[in-house]
Amino acid sequence: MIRIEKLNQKYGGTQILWDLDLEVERGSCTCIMGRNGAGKTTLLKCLMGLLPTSDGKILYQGESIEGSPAQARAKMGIGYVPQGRDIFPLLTVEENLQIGLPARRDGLKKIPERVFELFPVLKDMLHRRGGDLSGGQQQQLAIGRALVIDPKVLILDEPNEGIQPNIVRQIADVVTQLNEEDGLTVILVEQKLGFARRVGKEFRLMQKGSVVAADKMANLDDGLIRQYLAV
Ligand SMILES: Nc1ncnc2c1ncn2[C@@H]1O[C@H](COP(=O)(O)OP(=O)(O)OP(=O)(O)O)[C@@H](O)[C@H]1O
Repeated sequence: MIRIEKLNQKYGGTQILWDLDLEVERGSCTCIMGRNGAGKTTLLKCLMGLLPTSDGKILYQGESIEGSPAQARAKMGIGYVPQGRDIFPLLTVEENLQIGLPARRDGLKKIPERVFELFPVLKDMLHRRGGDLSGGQQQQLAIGRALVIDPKVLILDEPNEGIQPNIVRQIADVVTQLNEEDGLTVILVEQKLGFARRVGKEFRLMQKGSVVAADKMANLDDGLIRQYLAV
């Protein structure tokens, strides 16, 4: 579904991604892991078109997309939940959700009911300002907003950062449902090993801007954890 070949990215003179290769199959749930600064967020931003790349290829359903802007990628069905959520604090929950509607391919003008089935709290808070929600509710809103575009691929950058444990469990269940029942391909950056093991079916380990290991989650053993994740 997504293939990245020899991707390079630089912030000014500092190179962050180095000849990065990544393959994600349709219907998979892939966890991208690695120590702080390995380049995980940078990779997701490049995939979403929020950062320019120096060279390399990004193929989505066989089509080269590295020159397409982020809005075009959203329209192709790539949904993105950024690190830190980035919801609009002064807009209501409803307005935050409506922002995704123009990116829908089917022209639907109404927030899909599925969003409220997955996150009933958003229906209860529809007219509250985004900024008045708790961190966990804002995270649910950020995921709901990405779902409004009717994505085929859902990209989540550390959805559990700073969130209380009961909401973390709820988010884990929703991500699994989206992957297994709705058939979404999921790409998730996750630092917490427990969550990654619970939700991810595949892993990719990053170090210094490259993918250095890739396998089924069941094969993420102590040796790999010590080598690439332990601090
Ligand atoms: N806007 C920027 N300008 C310059 N350097 C940046 C910028 N954003 C990130 N970097 C650098 O790029 C490197 C990779 O950062 P990135 O956020 O992609 O890593 P990460 O693996 O997601 O880390 P974390 O787990 O801490 O979020 C880091 O060394 C970081 O300091």
